[in-house]
Amino acid sequence: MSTDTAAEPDTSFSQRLWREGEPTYRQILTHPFLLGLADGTLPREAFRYFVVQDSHYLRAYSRCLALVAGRSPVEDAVRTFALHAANAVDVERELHASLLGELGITEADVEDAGVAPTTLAYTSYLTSVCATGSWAEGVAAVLPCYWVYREVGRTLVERSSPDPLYARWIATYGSPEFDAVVDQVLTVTDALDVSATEQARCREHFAVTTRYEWMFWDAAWRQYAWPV
Ligand SMILES: Cc1ncc(C[n+]2csc(CCO)c2C)c(N)n1
Repeated sequence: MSTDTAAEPDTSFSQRLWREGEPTYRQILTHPFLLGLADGTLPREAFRYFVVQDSHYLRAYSRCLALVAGRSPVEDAVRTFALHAANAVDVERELHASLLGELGITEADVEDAGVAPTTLAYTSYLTSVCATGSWAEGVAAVLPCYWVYREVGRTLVERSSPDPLYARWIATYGSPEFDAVVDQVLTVTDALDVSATEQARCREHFAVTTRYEWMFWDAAWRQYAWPV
């Protein structure tokens, strides 16, 4: 991995990060979970697993955003990430109220299911980077969650889904409102002042969390549970 940034003066930092995740992103678009979501053939059990694990994910993710907010040296970024941390909590409540309700899943079911291996691995990685890495490393680690969902949303919204529940999920991430949210984070990312060494770490975190995004869908597709 090159840490030489001077050779590419016209490439924004976010574009350089995206390059690290792009090979994984291409595989995300063709993952059977997302193909099934778009054509309506995704088994309900896989979607149910996803929504339950996403509830656990969002709890940890909102705390990561609050950490990134609190550690930001830039006031605008404090505001952006603190708002998004609150929104992530609201998204979870909204999920509970609508999707979980329609799937017949209760709060007790979410607790009983517990945190699955991939959810724990992804959220633990995010939490450790946001708590113990530099501020820029935290931003790079949380970014794929936003960016991958925007790109997936944009791609799927053109096809939508014959299943109204899946269509609703797609519409959330394919909306202009969500587009604006992601733009705010990309603006923060492109304003980061990072050394070459720190850039290399950021690129690594971005690559890892993009891979975890793929794994999160894959775990739901395979209903992956603790082996022992
Ligand atoms: C595994 C997983 N990854 C990303 C998202 C999307 N997402 C969750 S919180 C947030 C930002 C603030 O609301 C975004 C974009 C998800 N739901 N689940």
